[in-house]
Amino acid sequence: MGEVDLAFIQEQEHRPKLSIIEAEGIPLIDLSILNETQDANSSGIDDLVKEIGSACEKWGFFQVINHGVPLDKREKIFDASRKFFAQPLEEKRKIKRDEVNVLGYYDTEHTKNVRDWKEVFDYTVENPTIVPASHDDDKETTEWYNQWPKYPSELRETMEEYAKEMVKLSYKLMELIAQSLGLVGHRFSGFFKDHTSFMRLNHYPPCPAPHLALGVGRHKDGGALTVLAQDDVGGLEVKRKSDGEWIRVKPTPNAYIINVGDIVQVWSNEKYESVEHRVMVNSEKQRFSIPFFFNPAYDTIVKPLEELTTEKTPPKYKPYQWGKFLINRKRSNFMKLKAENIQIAHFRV
Ligand SMILES: O=C(O)CCC(=O)C(=O)O
Ligand SMILES: [Fe+2]
Repeated sequence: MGEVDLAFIQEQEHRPKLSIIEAEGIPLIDLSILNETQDANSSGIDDLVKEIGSACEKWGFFQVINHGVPLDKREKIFDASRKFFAQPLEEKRKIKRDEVNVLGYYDTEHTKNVRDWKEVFDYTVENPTIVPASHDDDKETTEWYNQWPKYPSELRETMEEYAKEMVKLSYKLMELIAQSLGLVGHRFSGFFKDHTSFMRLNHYPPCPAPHLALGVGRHKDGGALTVLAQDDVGGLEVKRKSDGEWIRVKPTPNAYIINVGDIVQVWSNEKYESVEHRVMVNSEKQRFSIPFFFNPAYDTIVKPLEELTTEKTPPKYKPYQWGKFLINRKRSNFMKLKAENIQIAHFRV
């Protein structure tokens, strides 16, 4: 990624401003109460649930601290990621993702038809992960397998261990989100048996034209929940709901950035929205981030929950099958770039 190819250049209106707004407004939520004994603090839990609900409503984004993920596991995966991406391109391309095997290394991802200034490594938590074989067949399934790099040798175990922590934290967060919607805590858990969640290692190399290109172009996450670890460089920007301004998420040591994805938007019948975000790059510093995308099982039919719809507030979405949505998103990178990605807006009533 030496000089800036035209493929990376954003349209004028989507270019980042170099004057950054770092808002205090994105809530920082302390989860330590979850690690304490249950009965002693039910009022504390109620407050936490309220905090989460209001963050989801106002921002669609929040950060969590005292989340219970061991710091050494986080440090280990960032180390392994640095080592992996520091290798020559030929080495990384040995586990290149392609149309058949959608997991592995990739350095030509496009968001809305503009190339992203980044390289990634994807792996799923369930190995293999079961997904539909095609868009139009309801029965046939296929399996996605992880491709593991040889170097660094500890990478596979480190990543598998870390993924388990992400799953654990995501279940806790989905429970709080369910409660904040007035539902029973385990309301969502059934959807995540045989989940299709995946992890991504992101590397954003220094970019000579940070005012023209983006690390990831503006987008919304298609899954249920995203749990992101970023390093101390910063670059993630969130579109503020109140005025549409792009707001930088300030790196907080050891925190996780949480955002609700499109599926929560549909389940909640738009009480919570999946908010647009993007990543700015930097001319001096490289940046690493590690998102975890918590996704339900492939055969989940996503639709507004009955408890949250009434005659007066009918469902705003038609049901769709998550697995078909997922394979469409994953494959669109290999098809003609002009085709629009599948969006939940296509299912809007
Ligand atoms: O690197 C980041 O901070 C965010 C990346 C992101 O939004 C994504 O991969 O969906
Ligand atoms: Fe994202």
